Amino acid sequence: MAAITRLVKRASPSLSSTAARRLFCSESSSHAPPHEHFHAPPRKDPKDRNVQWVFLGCPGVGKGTYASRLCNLLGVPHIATGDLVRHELASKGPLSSQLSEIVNQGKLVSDEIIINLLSKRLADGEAKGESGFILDGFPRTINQAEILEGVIDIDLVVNLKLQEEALLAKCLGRRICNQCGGNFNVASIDIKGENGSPGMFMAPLLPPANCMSKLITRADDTEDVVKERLRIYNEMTQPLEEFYRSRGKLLEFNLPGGIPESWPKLLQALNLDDYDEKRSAAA
Ligand SMILES: Nc1ncnc2c1ncn2[C@@H]1O[C@H](COP(=O)(O)OP(=O)(O)O)[C@@H](O)[C@H]1O
Repeated sequence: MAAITRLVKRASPSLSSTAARRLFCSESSSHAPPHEHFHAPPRKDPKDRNVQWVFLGCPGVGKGTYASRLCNLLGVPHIATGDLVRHELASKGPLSSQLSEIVNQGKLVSDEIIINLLSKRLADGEAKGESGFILDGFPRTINQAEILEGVIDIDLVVNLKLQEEALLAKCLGRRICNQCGGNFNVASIDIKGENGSPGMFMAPLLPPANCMSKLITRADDTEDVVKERLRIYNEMTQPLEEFYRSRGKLLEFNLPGGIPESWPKLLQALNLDDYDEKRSAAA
């Protein structure tokens, strides 16, 4: 983390993508030799774990939901580059009109802008004494992954997977409370199992009564834009699975259903189930 902050300070105020790469890559990095197989994280208290994790997964898979739950459990910040972009858009700063055009077409923002936003967020966090993180939505291209690898050792990459049929419906059902910022989903997903593939039911995640009248839909959660985001994910982001698999860092996780079924299984896969039980018992 300190590495990226030092670089930001040197690169400030504006960072071109080539300058960012040059600066990022000038830091000595510890490249682990590629491993054949992923080993589940060791069962130890998260306080003793290095939580520098990445969440991968298609739009609508629930990266934000699970990443933010894990961050609450582990006491590390949830850093979602989509949120950083939306924050920048809402601030009506110099980048916002350029960004809104890109985001509302479902395209990717340039590496230069994204790295700038992420670097500032990491630097602000470091100044506040944060340590560790779960990154959600970054990296999204091989180029971004290589830049990240040059400065930060990522311990674990969780690749969340969900049946494709559910993804579009989940994006279209997404709602945000414009007062408390809570994320909800009004979609009720009921996929019938056929030809050997399992069925799946995901109940809606409804807001409490006081948020009901304040729900908004993201401007990029329309059918055409979601389809374009899914297409871009498959083209630009999916290759990251192999990138991290070959480094022994990828944990594949097929979501078996909604939060009640998936959350305990995800904790098991991360060897965090004991920890969660101890915390709940102490609460
Ligand atoms: N790492 C990134 N690289 C490029 N663009 C990004 C990145 N992260 C977020 N964005 C931009 O912000 C938008 C919203 O991101 P996000 O909330 O992560 O969406 P999704 O629901 O598709 O995963 C993306 O469609 C893209 O325009």
